[in-house]
This record gives sequence, structure tokens and C-alpha cells, in this order.
Amino acid sequence: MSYSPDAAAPATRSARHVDRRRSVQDLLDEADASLRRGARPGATVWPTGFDLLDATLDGGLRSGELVLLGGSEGSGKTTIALQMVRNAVRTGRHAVVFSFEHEAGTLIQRLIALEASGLAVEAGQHPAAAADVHAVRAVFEAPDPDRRGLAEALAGIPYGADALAAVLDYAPRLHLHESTSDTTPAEVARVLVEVREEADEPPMVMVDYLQKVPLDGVAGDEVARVTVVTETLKDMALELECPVVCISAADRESLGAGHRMRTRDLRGSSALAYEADLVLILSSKENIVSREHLVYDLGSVQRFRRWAVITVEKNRHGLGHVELEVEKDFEHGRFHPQARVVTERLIEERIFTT
Ligand SMILES: Nc1ncnc2c1ncn2[C@@H]1O[C@H](COP(=O)(O)OP(=O)(O)OP(=O)(O)O)[C@@H](O)[C@H]1O
Repeated sequence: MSYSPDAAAPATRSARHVDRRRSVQDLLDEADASLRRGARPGATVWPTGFDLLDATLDGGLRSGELVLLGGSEGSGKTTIALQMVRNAVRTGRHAVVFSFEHEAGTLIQRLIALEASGLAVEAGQHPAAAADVHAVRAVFEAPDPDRRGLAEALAGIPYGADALAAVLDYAPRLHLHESTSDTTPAEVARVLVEVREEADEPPMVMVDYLQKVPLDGVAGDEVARVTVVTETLKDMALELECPVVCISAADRESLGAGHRMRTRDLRGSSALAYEADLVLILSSKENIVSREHLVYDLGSVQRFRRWAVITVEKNRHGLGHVELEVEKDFEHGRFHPQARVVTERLIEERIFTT
């Protein structure tokens, strides 16, 4: 399988599909030969690491899939996507994060805090016993007159040294790309081809976020641009056999009071919904829980605020319209990995705005 960065040019889409014709006989022979070689004829599965989400997705994300992750500002889109990437690289896989939003240093600090929190839980402690993102950032930003280096500096905060060791375990397989207005789809493809060759396997891909991917030479408005970027990223996922997880911004109107975000609210184009294999929408629970759960229990808003609801809006290969919830631990740049099915009734439109 080869993939040229030139193939990211939109005009080549239909041409490549003509060459992709195969008879069912050929495909079955190939699957048979794979099994006889001890290889896997089906798609590679990438567990997200969130137990119930993986169960809903028959194991996790698949090579060739375009996954859209939407949600309101600050709902935790970067956090959950980075955690999925971290879960993949921890199992020995490779990954590339194209970050138009955050600097690499910020993401690394979040990863160290995430590991610290997980280690505290493993040791039977509350996550709060571990250094949080603020404490990790302080280590990175403090002068080190004794020139002790990172490991020793992090040893000064709870679980810091072990958290660094945990990150170092997967660090060679995780690539962070500080993306800019030069990071066109062709550049994304070039980087992915490079990583795929180095790793000798397809990497998981995260794009934060889709509407920021620039396009040269495509006339028209944002709808036209988002359509081409979405189609191109889907093609890339198929050609390079990677799962591509794209964070997607929402239309400004949908962020207003009284609205529960849906796939149709993702900014730019109906192509987003058509091309995606999986659409996940993240919401803070207190914004979308039905009124009766709020009025009789005054403490419930505070409790619901600790939880985020992941709505599986589209799932091309399985059950859709599933509502799961995960507990936030944003102080440590993560969610608790044990998800639950939402038992409260959720609303279509948001009722309370505070
Ligand atoms: N150190 C921290 N302690 C507590 N909360 C934090 C910390 N850093 C970030 N947060 C909060 O964590 C939440 C999730 O951040 P994240 O970057 O994942 O959100 P997002 O949905 O990607 O946001 P955006 O749409 O603004 O990019 C945000 O509400 C943010 O305010």
C-alpha cells in the first residue's frame, strides 16, 4: 500500500476509486491466505480504553474510520481524544496528534498529570493525592538552578517521577505535531506516511480540530472547505488504514442557551455527518439532563457537573444513539475510564443555562 501526499489533492478522489475494484473471489482468497499466514484479514481494532464505549463499538475504533468528536467549548474534547490516543500507544500502537489548538508542551504536561492520577488510583488513593496539571506545569516553568533535570524535578511532586516513567514508556511511539496554517491535508498525509514507514504499521491519528485544517486552492466558503477536508481525511484513513479522530467545532448558534448539541450543529458541512463512520458528542451532564432530575434535588447540579455524557450519535458498524457518562478529572487532564450508561432522562433542548 502506498500513499502519496499528492493524493490529498481533492480532484483525485474519484479516480482512485475506479482502481479499487476487486472481485469478491479475490477478496475471499486474500482473507483465506491471510488467515493461513496467521495474519488478520479484517480491520485492526484500536480500543479507546473506555470500557463501555469499547463494548458499544465492538472493541474500539477501526483502521479506515473517520471519527468525529463534537461538543461545546470546554466540554473535554481534547482531553478525551488525547486519552484515547494515550490508551492506544500504551498498548504498543503508534499515534500522531495534529494540534492546531495546544502547544506540545501543554499536552505533555496533561499526559504526566494523567499518569500521576492513574498511579494514585492504582495505589488505592484518591486521584487528588497525585500532582495535578497545575503542579506539573509549575515544574516545567520553574527555574532549576541545580540543573537536576526533569526526572528529579518531577520527583518533587506526588507521583511525578513514576508518571514521567509511564509517559517515557510510550513516548517514542507518540508524535505531537504543532500544526499551523501550513499544515494542509498534503502535509498531514506526508507526516502520516513518514510515521507509518518508521513504525511499520499505521498510526492512530488525532486532529484538533478539523475546521482549522487549511486548504490551498479550494475556492468557496467554509462549507466548501470543510467538505473537501472531511473527504480528504476520510480517504487518508482508508488509504493509510488508520483511525482518524477529528475534533470538530460547533456552529456558534448551537452554543447558545437552551440547546443540546447534535451532529447537525457541527460547523461547516453536511459532509461531516455523511463521511464520518462514528460521531461522538460530548456534553456536560448538568446541561442536558431533564428538568425533573434537577428540581427535586438541589445538590444534583453540582453532582451532574462532575460528569460528561458521550452520545454515540452515529455508529456505522453498530448501535447508535447510545448515551454513556464518564466522570471528569480535568484537574489531571483525564476522565475516569469506567463509563456508565446514563440512567436519567436527557433532554433534546437545554432547559437551564447556568
Ligand atoms: N488544570 C486544570 N484544572 C482543571 N480544569 C482544567 C485544567 N485545564 C483545563 N481544564 C478544563 O478542562 C476542560 C476540558 O478541556 P479541553 O481542552 O479538553 O476542552 P475542549 O472541549 O477541547 O475545549 P475547547 O473547545 O475550548 O478546545 C475545560 O473546561 C478546561 O477549562
